[in-house]
Amino acid sequence: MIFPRTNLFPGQRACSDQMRSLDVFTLMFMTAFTCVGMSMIMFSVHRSFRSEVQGVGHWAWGQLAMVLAVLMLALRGTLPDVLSVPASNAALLWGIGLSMIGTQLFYGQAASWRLFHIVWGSCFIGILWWLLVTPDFAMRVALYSCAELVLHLVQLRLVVRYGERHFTSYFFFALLLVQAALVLIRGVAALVSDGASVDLLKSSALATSYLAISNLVILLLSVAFLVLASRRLQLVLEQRSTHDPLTGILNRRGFGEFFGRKQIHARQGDWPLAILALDLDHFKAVNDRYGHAMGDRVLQHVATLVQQALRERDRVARFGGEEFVALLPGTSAKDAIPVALRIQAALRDAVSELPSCTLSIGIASQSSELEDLDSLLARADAALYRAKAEGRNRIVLADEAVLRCVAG
Ligand SMILES: Nc1nc2c(ncn2[C@@H]2O[C@H](COP(=O)(O)OP(=O)(O)OP(=O)(O)O)[C@@H](O)[C@H]2O)c(=O)[nH]1
Repeated sequence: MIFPRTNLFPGQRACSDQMRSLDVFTLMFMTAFTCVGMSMIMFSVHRSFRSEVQGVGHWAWGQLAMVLAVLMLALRGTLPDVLSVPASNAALLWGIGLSMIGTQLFYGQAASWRLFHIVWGSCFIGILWWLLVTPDFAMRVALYSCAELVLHLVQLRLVVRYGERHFTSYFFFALLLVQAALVLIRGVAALVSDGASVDLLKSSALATSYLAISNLVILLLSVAFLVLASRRLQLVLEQRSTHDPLTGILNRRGFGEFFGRKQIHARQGDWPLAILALDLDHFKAVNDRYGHAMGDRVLQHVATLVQQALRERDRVARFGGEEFVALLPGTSAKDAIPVALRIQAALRDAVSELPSCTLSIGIASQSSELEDLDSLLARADAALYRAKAEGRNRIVLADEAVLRCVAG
């Protein structure tokens, strides 16, 4: 679909390169329509995953504001300049500013509404000044470019600082960089020339290239927003499927995946793998006496303490209820004993207002590098069962060795 430029922009005349100009303006309208569609998808993502992926709603509003800016630009010549020029510039800055706020929220940062209002407000006043009081097109372009550049730079900084090392972030960064470079070139060109070369409604190589590239970038940006949001969702869902929501540590599934990775290392020499099966003693009494909410806090507290007592390469998981399992790569059953003692000591010595608890621990380590998780767990569980039967608050090795807890 081609939009005849003379109808939409009455101020412009057909010229020898009209086909080239028509393509650019067609691209503008196609970009606008596509952005409306993309923002609808973003609104639906925002509604469904508001707490998981923040900022998508602002990105969607930003895209709509940019569409509004394109419409305002299209009405130049129909509406008086005093209306269409400030309105289209303000709408564009609102769009980019809302995108900036969206990006800040997406990366878990506070929204800079103050900066947003200062940038668009001061730019709006400047544009009115150089439109009505001292008409100067070049100054208007330079001022607008400067304002837009600030908003892009804020986003670029955020991506560098908080962006995941992943294709989606590189893609987003590249688009922001192109946008920043474009406005910088246009702003500088406006100052060094008389401004005519950067007038988007006049046919010039610079203006045509600027319009074509910036529309393409805006279109790709809406794709980038959705790609970023879906990548975040993927990570959130992965995290949910492998982690325990109460304590934040691995769940049984996540532990199984971790074990699988470590078993490969074990076969390559980091052998054996040791497992600690840990179970809180008389936890039912804690729930009964202090309530379920307090019981939950105790479980969170224990999970943190156990993780802290382990080495960096070890992991603890919650298998359900008050039962935890820790995996210690490259550790024999004998070497796992001091770790189990350290965990019990950490729990005993912790300064906390929570009710005190003790842990029974069963230890098993691989009898061969081929021994799988189920077999190892079964032996650790059997040892744990014996620790409970022996009177609790004990450490029992799967090979029958029983140690009295230092806590006594
Ligand atoms: N607060 C809280 N309690 C839980 C959760 N999951 C399981 N429980 C409680 O954990 C308690 C487990 O009780 P039991 O299996 O009898 O174990 P215990 O009281 O620790 O006794 P021993 O293990 O034999 O020392 C039950 O009261 C469950 O309701 C949870 O997510 N939060």
